[in-house]
Amino acid sequence: MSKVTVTTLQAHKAAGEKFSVIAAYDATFAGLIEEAGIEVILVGDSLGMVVQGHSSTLPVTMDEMVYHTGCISRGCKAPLIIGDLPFGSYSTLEQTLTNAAALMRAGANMVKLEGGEWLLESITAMTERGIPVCAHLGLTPQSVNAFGGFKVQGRNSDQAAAILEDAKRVEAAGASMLVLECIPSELAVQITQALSIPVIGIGAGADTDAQVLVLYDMLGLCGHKPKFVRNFLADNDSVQSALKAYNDAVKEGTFPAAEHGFS
Ligand SMILES: Nc1nc(=O)c2c([nH]1)NC[C@@H]1CN(c3ccc(C(=O)N[C@@H](CCC(=O)O)C(=O)O)cc3)CN21
Ligand SMILES: CC(C)C(=O)C(=O)O
Ligand SMILES: [Mg+2]
Repeated sequence: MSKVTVTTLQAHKAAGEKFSVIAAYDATFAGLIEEAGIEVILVGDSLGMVVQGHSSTLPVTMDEMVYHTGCISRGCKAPLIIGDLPFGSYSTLEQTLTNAAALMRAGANMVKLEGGEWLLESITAMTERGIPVCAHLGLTPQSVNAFGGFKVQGRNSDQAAAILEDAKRVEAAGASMLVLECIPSELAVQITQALSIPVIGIGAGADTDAQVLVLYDMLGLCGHKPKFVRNFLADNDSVQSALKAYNDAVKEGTFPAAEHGFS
């Protein structure tokens, strides 16, 4: 597989071909994810929970994200690498540009940040400076304290309309991808159809352009299993075959099933 770019993923959306994404944090797994044919690796701030043992993503620092982005970058060649900007690292425009550049120097090909309306200026500024941006809407875990828990978002019609509006605005501001996390499947369909940029879902039903899961969740290693997770190691005899099964299931449209989505 040659290097995956934003253009590659745009073409997948245009052709109606799904692609797959895994959140991972180290070089050895990056190599296995690449070998499975998975297009995108997200260096997620979820590492604060699954690697560091915190109960939210809030304690994760820029230095830690830079370190793990470097680890992923050294472990694979082809996958597009998205680096998460951690909580508090994009509060002002200047800080956002400095921190996004640090993730790019560490090996990211794109940066992701959580939010809509309040980030439009930052999204445009990064895009203008050659930093591709992935936006993230719905259940944005860095706002867990504002939400009062990891709760499905967009269930009432006002909230749903606001998320759809934010999605259109981040695209117009220059975002080249969008993650939708834990929203009703019907809302995800609407947003995916309304946008021309690729939409990656987690707990957002089967009809987004791509799916993402946290590596340790899809290997069944985490104690708490959210509704949107499937353990792909349960019916495979190695990590390698579990990753291939995930990639196949996403591309064939057999994962996620209806039971993994929210209404
Ligand atoms: N291991 C892991 N996997 C993840 O997907 C993940 C992380 N960590 N850390 C950062 C965020 C937190 N995430 C979470 C965590 C829990 C739920 C959860 O338990 N959701 C309930 C839905 C509750 C409702 O109906 O409102 C569920 O039943 O799935 C969802 C997303 C997603 N991200
Ligand atoms: C779950 C995904 C979308 C994420 O942001 C992460 O792994 O940090
Ligand atoms: Mg994240």
